[in-house]
Amino acid sequence: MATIKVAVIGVGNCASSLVQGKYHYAASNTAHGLIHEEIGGYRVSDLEFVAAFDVDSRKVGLDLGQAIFAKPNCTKVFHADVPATGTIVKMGAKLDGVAPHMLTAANDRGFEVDETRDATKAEIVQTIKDSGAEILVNFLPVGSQDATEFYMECALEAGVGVVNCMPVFIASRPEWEKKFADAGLPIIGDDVKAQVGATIVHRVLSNLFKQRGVTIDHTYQLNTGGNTDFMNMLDRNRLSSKKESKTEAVQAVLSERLADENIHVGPSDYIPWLHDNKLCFLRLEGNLFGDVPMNLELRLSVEDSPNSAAVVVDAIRCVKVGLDRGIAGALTGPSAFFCKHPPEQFTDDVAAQMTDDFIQAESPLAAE
Ligand SMILES: O=P(O)(O)OC[C@H]1O[C@@H](O)[C@H](O)[C@@H](O)[C@@H]1O
Repeated sequence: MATIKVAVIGVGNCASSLVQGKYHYAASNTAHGLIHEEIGGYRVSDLEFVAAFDVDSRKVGLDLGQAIFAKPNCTKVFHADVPATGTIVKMGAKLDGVAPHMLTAANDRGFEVDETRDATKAEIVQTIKDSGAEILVNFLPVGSQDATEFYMECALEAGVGVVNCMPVFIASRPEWEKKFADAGLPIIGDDVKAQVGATIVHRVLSNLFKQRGVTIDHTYQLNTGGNTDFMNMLDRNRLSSKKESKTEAVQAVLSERLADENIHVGPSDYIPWLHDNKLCFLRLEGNLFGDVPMNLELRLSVEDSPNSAAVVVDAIRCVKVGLDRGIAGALTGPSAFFCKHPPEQFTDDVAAQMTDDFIQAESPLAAE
């Protein structure tokens, strides 16, 4: 049976939903909740998690099947029956992945980190190589610039493809993209655009206004949640690339770019009792026929991590197809469909079509 061997950096809520998803779809006969049931001959149940890194003492040393349910993870458990995977979570490299305020959080909310332990690049590269991983998935917290660059170097050295789920710019930064192209490795990034999340809803509505001739003159997207992602983002210094990624994703589909003072997109508050439930409040103001004003308000409520995993399971399988077909560098269509800050932006309809075209190009497995 063909499998896809995956290494994950960060065993938080997003990794939890991803791992649960493998077992959920292996046990179920439906494709409910999937964007694609099969990609290049691969199903979600074909994912195999062969390596995992974290820095939290409550996870390091545990089997991945247990670590995904350890604190401070708080996402909805939709598939509790995850067996031991045989993959033990290894100590990762801390660098700037741990914001100081995450160490002093009460009620099992933040991180518990053993300051005396850290992993070297050689150890991480060796673990990835020994595991047989083909693809590395980056789930580091927002603001982990140095840690992300460090793990990208590890990926290049170990010779694995990458899905960059978070907003440090790698696939969309030409000098980094070139490193992957030169190494013969595919990459999808940057920053996951959730299945039906704040960004895609904001973009689709903005595109609707454009198609229907309504000029937008003000818009905001306020996001609140109670997971570690939102707690981490209380440190506003960690947010610059996140804000750029989310704002540009919306600006890219407007008929006219808005001045900075007329667009506000970003994380707005941490509300502990929301746990992994993300609430997004959107407002678009514009002028329709006769320059008559109108506005639209929307409230979106989603469990953040399964919303991310739906996209990540597709991105992983597209990177695998890239590896199978010898395609190197950023995968343009899938990056635009799955991510907020791809190397090149397209409307979501176009990006969806490009992704389907990429998938439907002759599959090596189908040809076997
Ligand atoms: O809802 P949006 O704007 O698509 O963003 C969602 C994703 O944004 C990513 O940056 C977060 O790490 C994910 O947890 C989240 O699912």
